[in-house]
Amino acid sequence: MSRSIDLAVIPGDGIGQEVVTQGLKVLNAVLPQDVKLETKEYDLGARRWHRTGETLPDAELEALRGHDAILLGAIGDPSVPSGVLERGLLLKLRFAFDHFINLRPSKLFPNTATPLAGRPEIDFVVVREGTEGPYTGNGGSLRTGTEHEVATEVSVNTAYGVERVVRDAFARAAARPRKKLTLVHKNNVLVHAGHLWKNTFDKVAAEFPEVTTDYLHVDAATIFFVTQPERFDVIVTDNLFGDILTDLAAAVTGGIGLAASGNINPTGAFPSMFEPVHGTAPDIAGQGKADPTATILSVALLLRHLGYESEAVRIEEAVSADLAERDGQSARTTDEIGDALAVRVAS
Ligand SMILES: NC(=O)C1=CN([C@@H]2O[C@H](COP(=O)(O)OP(=O)(O)OC[C@H]3O[C@@H](n4cnc5c(N)ncnc54)[C@H](O)[C@@H]3O)[C@@H](O)[C@H]2O)C=CC1
Ligand SMILES: CC(C)CC(=O)C(=O)O
Ligand SMILES: [Mg+2]
Repeated sequence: MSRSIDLAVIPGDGIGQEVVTQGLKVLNAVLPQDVKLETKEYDLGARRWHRTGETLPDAELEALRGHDAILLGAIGDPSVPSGVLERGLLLKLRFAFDHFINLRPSKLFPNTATPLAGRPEIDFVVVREGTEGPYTGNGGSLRTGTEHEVATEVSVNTAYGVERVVRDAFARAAARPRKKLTLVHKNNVLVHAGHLWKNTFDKVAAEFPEVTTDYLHVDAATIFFVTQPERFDVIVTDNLFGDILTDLAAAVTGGIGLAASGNINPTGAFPSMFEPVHGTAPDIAGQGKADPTATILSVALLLRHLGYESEAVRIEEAVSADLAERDGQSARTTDEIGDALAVRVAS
């Protein structure tokens, strides 16, 4: 039986284009010959906005809906007012395709620049809620631009939204060897949202007696990410806390250039979208300095999501082997890292 993958590609801005090129290179190299890969690139991001004023027109949203999955580089550029593309394109996609699971694995790879080198193996997954919290745009400002301006950004947490992400996180924890799930929130201060999360967590916990549970306030969690990261197995948290914690997780496990993510709709009703955790890195864009590994590992998550488990593992093993041999003294270019990983997964 012939197999196929119909992939939408949104390179986006800054280093997005550079890292996506390498992701596709590795994807082409790892796929068996009987898998037909079709890609369609979407011109969305800063250039499009400057040209037409559009962020994500309805026709393109509809076209994206028809693909098996989406590979995205990163969105956002200093030449565009902050928030226009992040909200009007990236978050619009996550919300429209109901990407309620934002999956962000963190693993300590060998030979990486980390304050935690030499520590026991670190291997945890953050399950970040992807469609609610303070990212929904529920806010506004009064007396804008005056010294009496008042701005709000309300965090939206629904019982439905919290329960489905918590349930997914319990299922992921139950499927892992350590079977441990930590809820991270701030329910000592954010009592309304925090109690909804904690009560939901406790209710769903009763259905998963094999999973050990734990609760941490987000400020304390940041301490343990640095001092005791091995205590974590699966973490479930809201959209904002998950965003912040996963940059920290990346920094302590080898750098932001290695951190992969998947915006997943587990029901399959919409295409899931895979992207590095990092942004468009305007400070290094166009210089061949971006590490494409995060995007390449995101391709592994994409393949696993589509049922290509052995190909996903091949990419992850290639990254591990590549990092083990990387020479910290002579930094390789974006292209060189992509080439090296393409060769490894093909052999
Ligand atoms: N998913 C997305 O599309 C995201 C977009 N952004 C957007 O990206 C733009 C820049 O955001 P920043 O806050 O500066 O975060 P950033 O993640 O783009 O950069 C933070 C730091 O990490 C470095 N870095 C990032 N990716 C790297 C890579 N692959 N290899 C080596 N170094 C890397 C950058 O050079 C910079 O020093 C903004 O417009 C922001 O809104 C930010 C985060 C996620
Ligand atoms: C740019 C934001 C909308 C997203 C972000 O920082 C993230 O998802 O990590
Ligand atoms: Mg972020």
